[in-house]
Amino acid sequence: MTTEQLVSEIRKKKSFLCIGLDVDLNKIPEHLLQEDDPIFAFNKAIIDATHHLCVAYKPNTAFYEAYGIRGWQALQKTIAYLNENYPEIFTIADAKRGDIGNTSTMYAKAFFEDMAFDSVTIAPYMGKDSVEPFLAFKDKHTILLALTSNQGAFDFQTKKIDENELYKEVLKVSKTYKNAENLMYVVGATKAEYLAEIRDIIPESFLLVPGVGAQGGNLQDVCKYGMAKNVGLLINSSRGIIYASKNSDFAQAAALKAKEMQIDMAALL
Ligand SMILES: O=c1ccn([C@@H]2O[C@H](COP(=O)(O)O)[C@@H](O)[C@H]2O)c(=O)[nH]1
Repeated sequence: MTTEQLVSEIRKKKSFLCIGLDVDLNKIPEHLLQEDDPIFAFNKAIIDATHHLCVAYKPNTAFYEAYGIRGWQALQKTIAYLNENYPEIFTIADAKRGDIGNTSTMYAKAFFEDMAFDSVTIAPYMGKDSVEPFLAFKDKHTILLALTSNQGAFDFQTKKIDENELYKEVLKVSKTYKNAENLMYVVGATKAEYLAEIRDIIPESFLLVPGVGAQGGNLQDVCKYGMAKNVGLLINSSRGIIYASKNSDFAQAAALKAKEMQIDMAALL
């Protein structure tokens, strides 16, 4: 999907909501555990109930890898279901990969070709030759971790090297990479006060913003400092939406939570 198509979908739905599909078998309704593939059954119900309220879904691969081959198959079925039934939806594999060049190419093939995700999250730590193999894929997006939502972000990301904080160095240097137009960045909602300076460096780049709800981040603050002319934001909520109820009404409860966020977003556009 191109960035222009994503922006057009945001304007049409008046939503820049990304729903995180972080499926934990201990948290889903018990009746689904009788299904052949409980993870896919849960995702399908959530997607069918919420697709008109969001513009993106973000399965975090950890929640699938934890269940071995069955988890990976559920992830494959989920992305295939999305691509077949809701091609207008932007898909994010939250996998936080990145390695030496030839290995990064294989990761890129796994997520962009085999599973046909629109984007994948990448750790920038190994530098240019670990990121550029992902950027080589046309109309696919590489979402670089810049300033993450967790407390540990202060261990390294905000430390100064020479004059700049490390996360600013990541933003500035990555802009020089080949096919840098395919870059997006992760900035945690819990770091909203950093967004004005981030926008000085990358005025139009899309930001994937996790950390609202359960982690304490706030939608209004993120928009105040982080919204760009092209909106430029995908705000993610995972647990706050998908686990709104553990009963048979779980999908409708998720839709209600998503609707609340969509209404708040529409007011900010
Ligand atoms: O800085 C980051 C990067 C990624 N995440 C991921 O986003 C979701 C957040 O889930 P919630 O339940 O809405 O808190 C999860 O997959 C994280 O691994 C992040 O939180 N922060």
